[in-house]
Amino acid sequence: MPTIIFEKYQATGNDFILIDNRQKIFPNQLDLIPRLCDRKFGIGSDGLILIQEHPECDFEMVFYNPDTSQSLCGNGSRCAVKFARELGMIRDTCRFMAYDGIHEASIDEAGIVKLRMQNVQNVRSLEDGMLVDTGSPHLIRYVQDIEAVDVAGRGREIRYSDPFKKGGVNINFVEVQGDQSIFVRTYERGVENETLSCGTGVTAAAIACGLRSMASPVQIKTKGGKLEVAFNENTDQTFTDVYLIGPAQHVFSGKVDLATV
Ligand SMILES: N[C@@H](CCC[C@H](N)C(=O)O)C(=O)O
Repeated sequence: MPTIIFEKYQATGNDFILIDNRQKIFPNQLDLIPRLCDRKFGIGSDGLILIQEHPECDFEMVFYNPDTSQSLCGNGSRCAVKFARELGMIRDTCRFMAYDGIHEASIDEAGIVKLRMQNVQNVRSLEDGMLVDTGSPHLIRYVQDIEAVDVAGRGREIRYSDPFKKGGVNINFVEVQGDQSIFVRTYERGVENETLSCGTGVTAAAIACGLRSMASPVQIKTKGGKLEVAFNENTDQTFTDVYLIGPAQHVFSGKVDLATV
């Protein structure tokens, strides 16, 4: 089993292991993923991303949650764009393939990444929340005092409740703080805990607020920092030109021996 080089990135505190897999160095062995993501026995992260060549795009990002499940990751996508630029695969704009299809992104002079999300069509109102699919499934619950919410406990209860236990769901607790500002805390499936921020989650929260007449762009606070979501709301309650905008930073590089992790 080889020693491989990895990069650690974070985007508003959602942290990821990124691996340049253009030479297919990462073994086809899924059990490595939870071990590498483990915060005590491994490198530690909220997910792992392989960057690969793609025949029609500038690159492909293959995202895994720590439990090896796959989905779109908004914060991870912004990290992938930064890493692809470091690798010389792109300059300041790109098209890349992800779990839910092709995305476009750009990086501005301040290093902020603007990621185009897929159009949002699947919004379902429930008695006690809203289900929004932004490449990953998100349940939106409005709360009054977000600091007081037991996100891990309450989130886990909902995630493993009958309607969701099979496919899983991410749970976003949302406090409206102003005309165009919200605070979001997310319980993430696949991590099975609260993370400091979730890109597809804040996008889903902004869309849900759009349906309650909040104007775009929506400013979002998370435990890990600030994000912005812009969208165009259509008369049929679908959303186009959806963008997730925020920072992504390289934290450190390292080598890991896959035989001992
Ligand atoms: N952290 C992510 C979401 C990753 C996917 C999610 N855990 C799921 O499996 O649905 C983000 O920034 O979007």
